[in-house]
This record gives sequence, C-alpha cells and structure tokens, in this order.
Amino acid sequence: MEVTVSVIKADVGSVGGHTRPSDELLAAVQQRVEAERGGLLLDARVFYCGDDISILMTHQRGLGDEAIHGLAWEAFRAGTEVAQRQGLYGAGQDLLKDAFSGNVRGLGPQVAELTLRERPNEALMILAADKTEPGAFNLPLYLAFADPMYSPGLLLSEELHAGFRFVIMDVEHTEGDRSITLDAPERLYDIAALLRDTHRYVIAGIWSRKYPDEQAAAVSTTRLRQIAGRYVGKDDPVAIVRVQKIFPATEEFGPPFALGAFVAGDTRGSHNLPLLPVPVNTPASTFFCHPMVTALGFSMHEGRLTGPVDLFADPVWEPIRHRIVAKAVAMRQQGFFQPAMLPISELEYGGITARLQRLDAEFRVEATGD
Ligand SMILES: O=C(COP(=O)(O)O)[C@@H](O)[C@H](O)[C@H](O)COP(=O)(O)O
Repeated sequence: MEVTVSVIKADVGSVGGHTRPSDELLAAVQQRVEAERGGLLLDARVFYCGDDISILMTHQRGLGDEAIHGLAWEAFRAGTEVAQRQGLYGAGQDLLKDAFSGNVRGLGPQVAELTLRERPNEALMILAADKTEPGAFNLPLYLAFADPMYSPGLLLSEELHAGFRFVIMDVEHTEGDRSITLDAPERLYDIAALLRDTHRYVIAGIWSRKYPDEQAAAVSTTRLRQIAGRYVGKDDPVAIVRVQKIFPATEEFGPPFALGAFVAGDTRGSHNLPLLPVPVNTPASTFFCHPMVTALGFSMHEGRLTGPVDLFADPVWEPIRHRIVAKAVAMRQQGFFQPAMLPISELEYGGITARLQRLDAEFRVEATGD
C-alpha cells in the first residue's frame, strides 16, 4: 500500500515569549486535524518542540496535495485565532501570507513529505528542531547514512553496503529549487564539501541505492527569510526518516545526535550552540534559546500509526544532555565574539549592520606619505 507521510510545522504563538504553545492553542490545532481522521487522513499526531507545532499526517493523496496542505494551514489559522485571543507572543508568526494558495510551501510553515510503499513492519522516525536551521540535520544524517564510524550497519548489513543517494539543496538560490544528487560512498568528499556549509547546502532527501525506489529521508528546506525578505524567526526544520532493515537502525541515529554538533540559531537566530536532543513537548530553554531537537519513533500499518516512542527520553540521554549543555555554557562565555555570534552574513537581526554602516562614515584613510 502506498502512503504519503506529511509533516507540516509552524510557530503560531507561545506563552510568555518564544517558549511553547498554550494548551488551548494546541487543542484548537488538534481538533481541526482530528476532524479529518478517517476522511482526508489515515492518521495524524500533533506535538510541539519549543514554540513550534508539528502536524504529522498519513494519507493517500500524494506529495504537495492541496487538501492536505490546506488542512494544515486551516489548523494553524485556528491556532492563531486562539493565540490572538490569549495575547500569545508571536501569534501567527510563521503564517507569512494572508491567503492559502494551494500549497503551504512558500507561505511560512516548514514541510517534509515522502511517499512510501509500506513495508510489512514499517518503522519511521520524525525529527523536529527548534531555534536552528535546516542545515542542523546535515551532520547527524551524514554520519548515520554515510559514516561507518557512527553507523555500523554500513559495514555489517548487506542491505546497506551499496550506500545512499543524497539530494542536496542550495537554499541560498532564490529562483526555483536548485539541487544536486550525489552517491555515497563514491562521492563522499563532494558530499562533505557541500554539507559542511550548513547555511547554504541542506540535505533535502536521502534514498537507498540498493532499492532506488525507496526513500530513506525527507527534510524541510525552506528559509523563511527568503520568503518574508526580513527576519521572522528561524527556519526550524522537520524531517521524516525511515529506519531498520534497508535503512540504518533507530539506534544508529542516537550517536550522531549525541555529538551535540554546533548549529546556528539560538537567541535572535544569531549564534552557534550545540544541538540538544530533548524529549517531545519540551518548551524552549531560557538558557539562550538553546537549539533543540526531538525524535519520535512510530510503527505504521495501512497508514495507521502506533506510537510515538520518545526517542530522546531514555536515561542514557541525561548525561549526554549534561555534556552538551556544558559545551553550550563554554561557548557562551565568549559572549558576542565569533564563532559564538554568527558572521554578519548570517545574523538574523539587522542591528549590527546598521551600526557598522554608521561607523563606516567615521573611518578615515591614512595618507601613505609617498
Ligand atoms: O530565537 C528566538 C525566537 O525564535 P523562534 O522564532 O521562536 O524560532 C528568540 O531568541 C527571539 O529572537 C528573541 O526572543 C527576540 O524576539 P523578539 O522580541 O524580536 O520577538
């Protein structure tokens, strides 16, 4: 059976700053989505990471479907109305356009979607991050799908020997989607050369090479800044990752995330801090808006979901979190000096740029004396 999995995510308001959505807001989104269970949808879940709400939907309407995207848009609008009534912070923040026009791509919400031919025991994982950018998934996914030091299945399983195909998007490109397809392991160094630049080159999809019709992962790639033309919050990404058998196993994604790789984001979208794996429905941290990621594990049969299992909630993650938070504290001790604060080109707020422009007028060229 073919099933499309769609995850559509938006920040439409939160309590007391950029923290978490209110219970009433969540209930409004949930209610709108639940109404379509058994109609448009085979199944659905609603959860949050920081102040971002993710709507996970399974259905048979294919990628980019107007009715599915329209449903998510309406659900976020319903949430926005509650946020406005409650005076929540950033009400409707990620709904950048007034009217829905057939697809939420380009309207503000982040989207990850893939269509799969369901395996007898389909297993998948949903990743949702807050206070960071889509490139935050580059390193963990590269390690899980291309590096046997982290992903032993690449050596141990015949199903994984052929490697994986990476589709990498240039998110700085403004006229249409620009992407490149590269095979690991043969093109590993080319893949690495691109993925190291997490602001510009972002993994959009990963496919099995042994079974070329089988998509392993889909990642959202939207840059809100390019839609709005100004800072409107971060491009907090979501991803769908299929796991087990012909894909890396669920537990092979743990070590890449335990690394706590430095990513861009956190306070005012303008700093580097390590990506912190947290349980689902964790509010954003008041420690400098620490970039965070949740992972939910599901089984699926005929499009109906069992789960989630909260994949970053078991006891092993506690000491890992302590280590990652210690990295964050160390980075913050150097305040605004790079690389703690991002380079000018990546700052989400324009304050420093305006200041530098004013200072520029005060510079004087010294005479050389020749
Ligand atoms: O990262 C932040 C918000 O991220 P978000 O949009 O919730 O993904 C915060 O650090 C804000 O940038 C900061 O709180 C200032 O917000 P404003 O006062 O400009 O709304």
